[in-house]
Amino acid sequence: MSCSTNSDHELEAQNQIINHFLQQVKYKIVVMSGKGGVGKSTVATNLAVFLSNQGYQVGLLDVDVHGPSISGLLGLTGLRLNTIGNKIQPYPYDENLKVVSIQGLLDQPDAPLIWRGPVKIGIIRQFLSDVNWGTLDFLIIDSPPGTGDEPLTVAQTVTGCQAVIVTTPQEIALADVRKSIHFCQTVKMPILGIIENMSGFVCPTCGNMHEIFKSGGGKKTAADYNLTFLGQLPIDPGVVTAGDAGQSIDTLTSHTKEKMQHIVDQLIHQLPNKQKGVDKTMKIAIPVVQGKLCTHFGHCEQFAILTVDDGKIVEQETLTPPPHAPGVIPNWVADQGCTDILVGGMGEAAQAILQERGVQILCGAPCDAPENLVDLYLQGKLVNSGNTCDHEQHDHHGHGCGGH
Ligand SMILES: Nc1ncnc2c1ncn2[C@@H]1O[C@H](COP(=O)(O)OP(=O)(O)OP(=O)(O)O)[C@@H](O)[C@H]1O
Repeated sequence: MSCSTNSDHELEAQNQIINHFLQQVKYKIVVMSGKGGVGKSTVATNLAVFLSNQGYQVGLLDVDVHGPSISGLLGLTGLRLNTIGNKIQPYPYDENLKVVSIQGLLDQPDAPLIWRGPVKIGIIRQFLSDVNWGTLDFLIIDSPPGTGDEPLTVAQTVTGCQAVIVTTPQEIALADVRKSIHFCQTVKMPILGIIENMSGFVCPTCGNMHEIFKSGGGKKTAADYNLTFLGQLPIDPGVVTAGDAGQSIDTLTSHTKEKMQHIVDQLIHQLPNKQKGVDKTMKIAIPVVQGKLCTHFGHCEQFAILTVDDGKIVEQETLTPPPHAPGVIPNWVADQGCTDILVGGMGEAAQAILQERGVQILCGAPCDAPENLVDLYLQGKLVNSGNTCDHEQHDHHGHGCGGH
């Protein structure tokens, strides 16, 4: 039996807040690069600006705690983030785009941050749990280059996150991109596509294309790995001038603006269910016996499945799962299209399967009628105990709720 400590409980409580926030975000995208200086922050910022220009609600989060550049690229240097109650208020760049960067919390923006992994992980989790983001169509996360603590924290914390990988065309950058691809495969984060930045230089004087860093390497890597190639941006001195002036590529008159728009169009094209506004339908599973939650998750004879639309229960059915065998019931729950499950306790293996299948788990729910539990859950009044007990341990400790 695993004993939970206070800090386990705090972590679980924070997980619950993070999961609740993530349910309000339709698409979560982390922008990554294998190497530094390839234009990842430029791409992340412009993805956010172009998407918000199209009327999507966008949050832009800079988790590059050692080298945050989003504030500068958007002309927000000196930005301070306010706190109301216990919530950090994101900076409203315009009516569709909210921005959060570590720079907004620092007293001395130019002082280097000397933080080890656990502190950085804590800060990133706080940006997900303690920021008043509201409902978003897109959360765009700018991660530092490489495959360190920051992208790992994002991959492990942001359920449903997908990656966009930025590279330059030359082989040394592509070698690092392959590491990013393997990283995503290892942490099971889907890759939305690859963007090749600084791909050729169009001379403003003669109009000819010069392949300073070659071009086409990103496209070839995408093809090699059977990934989507989202498009190319040329080397354009206007991008530097705009970035230094805190302006987006949208303000440019060059061909680069069309290229950026093409990338955004390709990215949107990749996504399912593209209409604006978060899908508010949830399907919540609860193991039941005699009309109440049953603590025997793996051996329970029936499941109540409640469909919630826009915060209200619109349908309730009771289904019989297939006979118990390792892994069968969690997979069956996911196969029913359930987004959430409320249980008394659950073994670690079952939790791992459900997490992998993107089902939010709440452990420690009391024995009550399913509709009452769902009401409490929607109000945020059910606390996740992080309980990984199985039914035998419940019985042994007298936590069962009868009926078995
Ligand atoms: N297509 C482009 N043409 C010209 N300059 C560019 C282009 N893309 C980015 N830059 C410039 O390259 C520099 C680095 O860009 P950026 O900060 O976006 O890179 P990064 O990969 O996020 O860097 P870091 O490794 O620091 O996170 C900036 O000065 C930016 O203006």
